[in-house]
Amino acid sequence: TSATTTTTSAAAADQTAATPARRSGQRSMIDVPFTQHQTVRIGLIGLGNRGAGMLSGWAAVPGAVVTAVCDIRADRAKAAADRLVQLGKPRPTEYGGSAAAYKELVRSSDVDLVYIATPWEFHYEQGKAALLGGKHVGVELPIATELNELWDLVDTSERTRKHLWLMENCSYGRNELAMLKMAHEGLFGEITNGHGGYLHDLRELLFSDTYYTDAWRRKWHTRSTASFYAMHGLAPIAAAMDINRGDRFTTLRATATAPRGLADYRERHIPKTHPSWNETYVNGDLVTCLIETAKGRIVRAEHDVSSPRPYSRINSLAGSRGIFEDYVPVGSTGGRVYLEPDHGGHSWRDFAPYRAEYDHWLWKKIGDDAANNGGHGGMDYVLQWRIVQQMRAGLVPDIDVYDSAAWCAPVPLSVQSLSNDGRPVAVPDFTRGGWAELRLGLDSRETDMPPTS
Ligand SMILES: NC(=O)c1ccc[n+]([C@@H]2O[C@H](COP(=O)([O-])OP(=O)(O)OC[C@H]3O[C@@H](n4cnc5c(N)ncnc54)[C@H](O)[C@@H]3O)[C@@H](O)[C@H]2O)c1
Repeated sequence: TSATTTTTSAAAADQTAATPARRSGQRSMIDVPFTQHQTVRIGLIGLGNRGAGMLSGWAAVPGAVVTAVCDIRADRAKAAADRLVQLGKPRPTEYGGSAAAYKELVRSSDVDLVYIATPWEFHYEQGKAALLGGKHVGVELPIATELNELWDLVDTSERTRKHLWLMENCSYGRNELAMLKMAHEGLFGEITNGHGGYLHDLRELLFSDTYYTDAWRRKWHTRSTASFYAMHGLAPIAAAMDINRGDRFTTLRATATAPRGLADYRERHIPKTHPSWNETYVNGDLVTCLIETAKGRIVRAEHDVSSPRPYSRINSLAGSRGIFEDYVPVGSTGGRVYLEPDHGGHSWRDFAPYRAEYDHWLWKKIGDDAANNGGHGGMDYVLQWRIVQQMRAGLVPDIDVYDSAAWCAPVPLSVQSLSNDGRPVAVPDFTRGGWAELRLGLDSRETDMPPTS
C-alpha cells in the first residue's frame, strides 16, 4: 500500500511544478521582522460575534490602541466605539454604512494593523486591500477560500512587504503549545502522524435568525462540498510538524459523507415558513482530508459542524516514541499521553504533569491576564498580546502568510480532490522552496513586551 501511495503522491506532487515564479519587486517574507511600532494602532473590520468579542482584548493589550472600527452596519461601528469609550479608551473613527466603507479604513493614516472578522466571502478582498493600503493584516479563518486568492495574498504580501496572517487563536491554546514544545524536545520521537479538526455542533446557531448575520455561514453549506474550517485543529499539528519550517504539505485527498445533519435538524426544529426551507444543503457532514508531507507524515484534518456531538478539535500527535491525545476525559487538562521509555503496559497517563512541565512561556507570563481578558479559555488574548508585542518589539511574526496559506489550502483542495473521486491533489508550495529550512515559529523564545512609555 505504501508503495502505491508514494507513487500516486509523487505524481500529484509533480503538479507543484506549476508554482508561479516570483515577479520582480517580490521577495520572500520568511523571517522578515516587523518594523518597530511604539504603539500599535488597530483598525477592526467586521463587528459581529467575533469582531465585537475581540474588541476588549485588543483594548486591554499594553501598547495597543483601537483607532478605527468598521462594519457595514453603521450601528455596530457606533456600538463598538461607545464600548471603547466606556472602557476608558479614546473614541476610534467609525466607518460603516456601506459594503465599501472598509476601503477608507485601510487607507487611513492612523492604522498600523487591520483585523478582519467579516464573513468568509469578504476576507480575500479585504485582506488584499489592507496590504495594498500599507497595513499589516490579521484575518479570521480562512484568509481566502480559492487557490488563486491564496497565491495572490502571498504575492501581495511579498510585494507590499507587509505581513498577513491567519488569526489562528487555537495555535496558542495551552495544550497545543505544550504539545508543540514536547514535539520539538523529541518526546514523541520521530513524528509520523497527527490529527486535528473542527468538530462543533453549530446546527442551532446556523439556523438562528440573529446569530450569523444574514445566515452567511449556513449559506456556505448550500454552495460546495468542502472542508470549510479545519484550521483550528490542523494548524497546531502543522506547527508540531514544522510545516513550512522544515517539512511541507505535499498532497491532499478528501472524503465527504452524505449531507444529512442540517436537513434533519431543520425537519425537526425549524418552522416550515422559515427561509431555510428554500435551501438544499450539499456539504458533507464529515469532510476528512488526509494530507501527506514531504517527510512522509500523514495529517488527518476533519470538519463537521452539522452533526450532534460534543466539541472537539481532536488535537492528537504521534511518533516513534509516543502519542498525545486531547479531548479525552482524563484529568484536568482533558489530555492523555503514552510516552516511551517512561510509560508501558498499554495504558494511558494523564497529560497534566506534562502540560505543567512544558507550559509555553507565553502562558506562564500572561496566562492570568488572558484568563481575565479574553474568550476561548484565554487563547484569544494570548494571540492578541503576542501580535502587539511582536509589532512593538520589531520581531518576526509567529504565523506568516505561508503558514496561513498552507493551513487554508485544504478549503479549495478538498473541493478539487472530491470532484476527482478523492484522488490526491498537489498542495502548492507557497514558500517557493523556502520550506526546507528549520526556523522558529509558535515555539518561540521568551521576549519582554517593550515598555509602554
Ligand atoms: N477564531 C475564532 O475562534 C472565531 C470564532 C468565531 C468566528 N470566527 C470567524 O470570524 C468571522 C466572523 O464571524 P462572526 O461569527 O463574527 O460573524 P457575524 O455574522 O457575527 O459578524 C460578521 C460581521 O461582519 C459585518 N460585515 C459584513 N460585510 C461587511 C463588509 N463588507 N464590511 C464591513 N463589515 C461587514 C457584518 O455586518 C457583521 O457584523 C468568520 O470568519 C468566522 O469564521 C472565528
